[in-house]
Amino acid sequence: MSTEENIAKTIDGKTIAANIRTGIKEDVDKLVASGKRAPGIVVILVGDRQDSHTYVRNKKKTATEMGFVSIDCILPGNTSQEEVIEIVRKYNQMPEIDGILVQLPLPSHINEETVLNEIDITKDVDGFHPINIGKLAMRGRVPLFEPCTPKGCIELLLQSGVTIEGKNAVVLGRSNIVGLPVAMLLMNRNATVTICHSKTANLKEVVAQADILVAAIGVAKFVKKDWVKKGAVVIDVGMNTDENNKLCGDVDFNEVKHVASQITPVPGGVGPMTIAMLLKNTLISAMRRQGVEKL
Ligand SMILES: Nc1nc(=O)c2c([nH]1)NC[C@@H]1CN(c3ccc(C(=O)N[C@@H](CCC(=O)O)C(=O)O)cc3)C=[N+]21
Repeated sequence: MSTEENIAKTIDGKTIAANIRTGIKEDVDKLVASGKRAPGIVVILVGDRQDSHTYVRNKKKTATEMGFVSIDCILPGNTSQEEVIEIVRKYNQMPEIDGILVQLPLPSHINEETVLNEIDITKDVDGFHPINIGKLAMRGRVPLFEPCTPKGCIELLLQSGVTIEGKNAVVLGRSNIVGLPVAMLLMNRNATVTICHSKTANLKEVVAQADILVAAIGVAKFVKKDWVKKGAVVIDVGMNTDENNKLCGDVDFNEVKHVASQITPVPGGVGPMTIAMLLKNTLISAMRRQGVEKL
């Protein structure tokens, strides 16, 4: 009897993202060398959530390293919805801004939908505007931008040699920013997609069908070894803290690595890809808005 133990290949999002950033930097250098503007991005942050400030700081650092013009618009927590809308409109009008990102979540007195509706769809580098999401959800329509975290998940699959077409993909979670759009991207690439959520019956049995499993529910180490089909590819979008206050995903990595064929770690998996895809979207926007088709 064979006692050979399976250990999944770890999908190294950190390295894959670094390579993508190198390509983006080269493209920005070419753009600037051709006499065009460097890409410009503004991040609008309302309030003082510590995690949001950390993300925004990281985005600015990375964007600046890539040669982008990066503006942070940090507003106090008591900023009114009307003031935020005025600021979005101001950046809509600024020709040197190619991407507008409103950091989520917004404080509870501000209506997220109302604010996101204001972003110029040609600058919607997050891909969160209802027109862009709507196009993503329709056959034969092409959004101006695809949401960054879902796009990062697909990129990790592609770069890891995973065939998406014809596979059973199971998505845990139905959020507007991850679960829903990642399901649509997988379906557009001809996977058979099942979306699971808190009311799904026989969750374990559904998850066990997954050739590709994307976990985006926000519950630490929720997915256990006995849930996962042998040889499945597991993409963990979770950002939770464990009992030792350490960052961990929605998947119990140390268990599931014994059954999966490939698995993303947290940190070092999807997270770094999100920022790389944001910069990629902003570069695409800067090229379009300056009439550059190829570099
Ligand atoms: N409008 C908007 N767009 C967003 O894209 C957006 C947002 N709002 N709100 C918050 C979430 C969260 N998010 C992350 C980005 C990068 C990492 C990341 O790089 N994580 C690293 C390091 C994490 C660490 O060490 O703290 C990793 O996973 O390895 C994580 C989370 C973007 N978000």
